[in-house]
Amino acid sequence: MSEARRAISAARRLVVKVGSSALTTAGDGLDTARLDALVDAIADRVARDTQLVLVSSGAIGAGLAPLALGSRPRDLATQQAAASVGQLALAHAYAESFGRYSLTVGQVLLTSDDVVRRAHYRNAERTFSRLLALGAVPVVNENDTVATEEIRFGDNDRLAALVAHLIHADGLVLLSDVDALYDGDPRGGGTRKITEITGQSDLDGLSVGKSSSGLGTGGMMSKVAAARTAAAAGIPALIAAAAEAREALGAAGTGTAFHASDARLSARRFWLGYAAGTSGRLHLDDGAVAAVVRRRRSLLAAGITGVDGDFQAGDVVDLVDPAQQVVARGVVAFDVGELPDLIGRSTHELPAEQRREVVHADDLVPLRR
Ligand SMILES: Nc1ncnc2c1ncn2[C@@H]1O[C@H](COP(=O)(O)OP(=O)(O)O)[C@@H](O)[C@H]1O
Ligand SMILES: N[C@@H](CCC(=O)OP(=O)(O)O)C(=O)O
Repeated sequence: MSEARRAISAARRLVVKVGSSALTTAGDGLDTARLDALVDAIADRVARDTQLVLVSSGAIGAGLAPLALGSRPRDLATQQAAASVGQLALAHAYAESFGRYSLTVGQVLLTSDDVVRRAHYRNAERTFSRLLALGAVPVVNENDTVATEEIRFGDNDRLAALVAHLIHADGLVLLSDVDALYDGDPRGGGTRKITEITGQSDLDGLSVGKSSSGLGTGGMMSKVAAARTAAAAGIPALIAAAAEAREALGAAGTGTAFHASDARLSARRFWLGYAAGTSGRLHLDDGAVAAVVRRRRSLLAAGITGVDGDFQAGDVVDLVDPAQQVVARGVVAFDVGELPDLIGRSTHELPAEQRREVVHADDLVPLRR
């Protein structure tokens, strides 16, 4: 058994995320039999002395049937109405289900600011610590009814990874309708199951796609991103089927395990690379990509081929390679309006007051390692 699986099966603090597709069906709404089976596995794990936070999607899915909505609505206002109705049903179902084990649940609805803004972090951390110390099971979802298109997470995989970092979890388990990561969308058939991801090279060449259920949002893509986010924070992750929750939360012998990175990022660098919102993009040539990603150098104006977005000095931006892949994130030292005159030029050609790195190495986190 791999180190990652051992760590998850022995974790004292665990975040478990369950997706909409594992709890709801479009026509019938919330499937309480499946919810109960999940709670059975979680209660078992809690009884084995694990402090566990459950991040549960499904509010929108659970709100469809009571509002006589046939399928997941596309517009935000109807999604919010469905979430408002569905979240109540979801919380009620969890309270009842955990009640069978005399476990108390606490509902925590978060906006992205609560986990993305560093100043708000402490607040959320305190709430979780207190709930866990009191023996309750926090049940988390995004506060969908107030989240606008601009600020919403949209997918709970990322939220779960950030919560795992926030509560200093020892493991993250992402439960879905699919039993593992495959080298292509398994609906197509002929795909191979991947059981261990030890680093970026194991992900190269895989075709990881969007959701298929019509209820989930992020698909496998957002699960892989979340597992990598956790790994960067030193937290191993497991992607498995909700139907196999007992095995995933027991010996962790199922699904796809993502190994934690050896070089655990500091809280500031983790925030910079994985939590902060970005305001624009800097396009890099191949030489600049090699310098910042492999050699960990600062980004100079000479290696930038273009900029977009609306940012000011001090904002966080994405650094993208010629294939449009985000390869790093960093704090930019210039306003967007200043850069067009500087890019592509060597530092010594620049006016004295602008002779500095565009993104300093200390403020830059490579994302593909
Ligand atoms: N490479 C892949 N491996 C596994 N699943 C994939 C892959 N590419 C796309 N998918 C799809 O992603 C879906 C899971 O995502 P999603 O429906 O958003 O789940 P959830 O609601 O649990 O978040 C799977 O049902 C599967 O069809
Ligand atoms: N907050 C939304 C969930 C959004 C979401 O991430 O869904 P999923 O891809 O099923 O995990 C809800 O409760 O419906």
